[in-house]
Amino acid sequence: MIRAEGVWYRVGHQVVLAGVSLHVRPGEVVGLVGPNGAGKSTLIRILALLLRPEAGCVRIEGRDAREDGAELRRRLGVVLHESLLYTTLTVAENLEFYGRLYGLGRAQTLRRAAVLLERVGLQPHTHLQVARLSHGMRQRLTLARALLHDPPVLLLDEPFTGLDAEGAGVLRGLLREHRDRGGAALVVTHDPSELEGLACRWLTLREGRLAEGPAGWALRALAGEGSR
Ligand SMILES: Nc1ncnc2c1ncn2[C@@H]1O[C@H](COP(=O)(O)OP(=O)(O)OP(=O)(O)O)[C@@H](O)[C@H]1O
Repeated sequence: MIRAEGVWYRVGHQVVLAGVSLHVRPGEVVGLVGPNGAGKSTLIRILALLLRPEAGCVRIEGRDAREDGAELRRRLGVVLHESLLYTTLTVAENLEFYGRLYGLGRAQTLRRAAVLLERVGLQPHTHLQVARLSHGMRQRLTLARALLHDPPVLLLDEPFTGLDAEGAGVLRGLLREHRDRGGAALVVTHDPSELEGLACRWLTLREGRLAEGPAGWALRALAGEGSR
């Protein structure tokens, strides 16, 4: 569903990604771990078609991102470290803006926004300016923004950041439903327990290369034992 083949990325002389290949299939939630500065966010940005790799390619649903980038972006739901929300607009206005960006009709946007705001617990704050939301509430809105157009592929960079236990439960529920509907998700985390029972595989990024294994292995790899 989303595939990277031989992706290289350098910042100056520093090699961040050294020929990274991965494939996340329909119905899979895959966890991605690695030490700070390993290149996880860079990889997510490349898969989200926000950064162009130096070499290698990204395919989404079999289509080459170099040819169909603009259209394929609409097939992706992306959570980055930045919320990508407009702080001077209200919660509803932000979702209306993104609905237009994703090519949804107004009625469809309003219907979907109502469902998602209820789900993430922001329904009482629909008409509040984003500047007045707490960090965790912004993260909840960021999730609603990423899921608004019901994308088949989710790329989530530390999506649990700022969420309380209830919010984390909501996110896990949304991910489970996405997976059960045949969607694909790649999720960066520093705490594999956040994806317990959800992630079917784990990828560890270290020194520009990916390795793959089950959850316990990912934890040990993260701690630096037997990662190579
Ligand atoms: N625009 C940039 N300018 C300079 N260096 C960059 C830039 N983007 C990424 N890097 C470097 O690339 C490396 C990978 O960064 P990245 O943010 O992808 O790591 P990460 O694994 O997501 O880290 P963390 O766990 O801390 O979020 C780092 O050494 C970082 O300094």
